[in-house]
Amino acid sequence: MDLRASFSLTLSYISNNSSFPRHQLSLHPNSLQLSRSHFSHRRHFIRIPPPPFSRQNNLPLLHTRVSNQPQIDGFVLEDVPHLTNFLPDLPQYPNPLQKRQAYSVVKNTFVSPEDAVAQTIVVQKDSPRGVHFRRAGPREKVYFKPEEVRACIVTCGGLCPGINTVIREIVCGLNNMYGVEDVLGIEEGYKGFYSKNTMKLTPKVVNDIHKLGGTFLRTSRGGHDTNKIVDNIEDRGINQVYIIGGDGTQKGASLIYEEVEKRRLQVAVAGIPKTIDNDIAVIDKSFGFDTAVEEAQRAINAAHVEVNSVENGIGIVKLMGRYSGFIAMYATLASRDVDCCLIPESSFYLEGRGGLFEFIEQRLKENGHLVIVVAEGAGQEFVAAEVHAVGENDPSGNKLLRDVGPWLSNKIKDHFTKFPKMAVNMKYIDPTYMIRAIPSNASDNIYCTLLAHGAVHGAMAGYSGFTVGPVNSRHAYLPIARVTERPNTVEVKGRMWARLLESTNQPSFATPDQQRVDKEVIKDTNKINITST
Ligand SMILES: Nc1ncnc2c1ncn2[C@@H]1O[C@H](COP(=O)(O)OP(=O)(O)OP(=O)(O)O)[C@@H](O)[C@H]1O
Ligand SMILES: O=P(O)(O)OC[C@H]1O[C@](O)(CO)[C@@H](O)[C@@H]1O
Ligand SMILES: [Mg+2]
Repeated sequence: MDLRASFSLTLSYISNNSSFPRHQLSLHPNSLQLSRSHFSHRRHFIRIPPPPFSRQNNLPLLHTRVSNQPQIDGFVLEDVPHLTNFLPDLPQYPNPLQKRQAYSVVKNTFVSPEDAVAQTIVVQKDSPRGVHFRRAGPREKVYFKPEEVRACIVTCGGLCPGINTVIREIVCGLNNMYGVEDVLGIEEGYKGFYSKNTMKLTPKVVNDIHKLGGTFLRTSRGGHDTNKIVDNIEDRGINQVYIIGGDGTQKGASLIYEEVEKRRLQVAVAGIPKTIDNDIAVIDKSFGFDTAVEEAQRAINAAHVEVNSVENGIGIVKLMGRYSGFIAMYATLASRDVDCCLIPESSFYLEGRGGLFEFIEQRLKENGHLVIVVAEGAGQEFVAAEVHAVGENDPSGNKLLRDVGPWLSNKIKDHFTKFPKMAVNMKYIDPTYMIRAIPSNASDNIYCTLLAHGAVHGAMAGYSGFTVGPVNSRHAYLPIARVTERPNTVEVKGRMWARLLESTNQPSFATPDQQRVDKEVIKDTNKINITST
């Protein structure tokens, strides 16, 4: 029997049998975990009472083992809130999707309540089952009558390819799948809730917007006032809120959910993670990222063509990425024309042995040209020391970065003026806004559609205060805190960065001493991992 079958058997077994002391289930309110030892003394008859926080959750929250099965435990479900947590008498209705002609061909129209998505899929045979998230998708029962739904959509933070596709697919998904006709657009981000009129969104209005870059609803930074926003949600009779934005936006969504819960409103709050930087934790990648990497190729190609046509040509391409260098890393790996990639996660230095100047000199001697890709957040420690910022923070409180691109080109130019025989020909390209202001490509369009539909299914099913996103290629409902607690960054001790280093053959910018210390740290970490599992 495979794991999946054994898992289902285990669950039905649990739900049909005896009692389990509730105190042994005490953990994070939305995550339940039982260790192997909890079960070691009761092999056959274990009944676990439904978790206290949701009647919806007669679901596979728990793990144990069934006799004759290998011991499979350590299963954790990091669950998302449900409206019945604080509105226990909310009526439920059959999902109208089952009557839709398109879905009549589907073998399993509804996601089984037992389906969970594993956060870690590379395991050893003795690994605990680990953290799981609720699988996204339509549920058999919904908690809203379609004719009573009044939904709204808001977009916040910076632009990203695909926002319009997400907007379109929320409107069309609500309408086509559930028959919802009342959808409002909130204009210009969070502050639009209380400072602007709403816009009526119909499938006809949004029909062509996926072909456009930007956001049809406009966006802004700053202006999050939870009370004013929730007052407005109440006043307008909105009962589903779809919030598209990055880490800051999702933190704001979490506050809105908390306030909605405090006021006991039947309002589903669904977050759709967006960021060009791909710095949202847990999810596989953020929408628009592939489109951005593709567009970055054009800038890198241009730099390469330019520097290849002149003597001692140095091309510098600056790409976005405040705290994470994913765009720079993937654009570099995809291109193969890049000689050196600088990202915020990996510090570098200019002068001396193993430094950037020495590397440039070598490449110019060998090839006569080179291309450097630099993420906007790279080398900020140096730039900050020499360049004054205009303002310290943007309206959302994000630190404004100094411009590393011009700083780096000037430093390189200055350095090589000392070597008259090596007069360099600098070509600096800054395509930062160009790569995020374009419409999404085909695969991002499909990804955006899945995200939007996942959010719609989750809200209709009564989940709230959740974010949707792919985890190991399966879409899941994630607690908002899980995607905001820390940013996703490039693992500089990971294989992807090693692949990049191998492809560019750039310096590691680590002195031999540093390398030795790093290796010691890795050895120690391994020791800890081995002894703790
Ligand atoms: N900690 C927070 N609590 C509540 N609201 C927040 C918080 N951080 C940011 N926001 C609000 O979220 C919105 C967007 O935030 P921000 O400008 O940081 O962009 P983001 O969503 O992180 O997207 P990105 O940085 O990828 O462009 C703003 O309206 C801001 O006021
Ligand atoms: O200039 P804006 O619109 O505030 O956005 C710039 C920032 O937004 C991001 O694209 C994130 O959305 C960062 O990479 C960048 O620093
Ligand atoms: Mg952000």
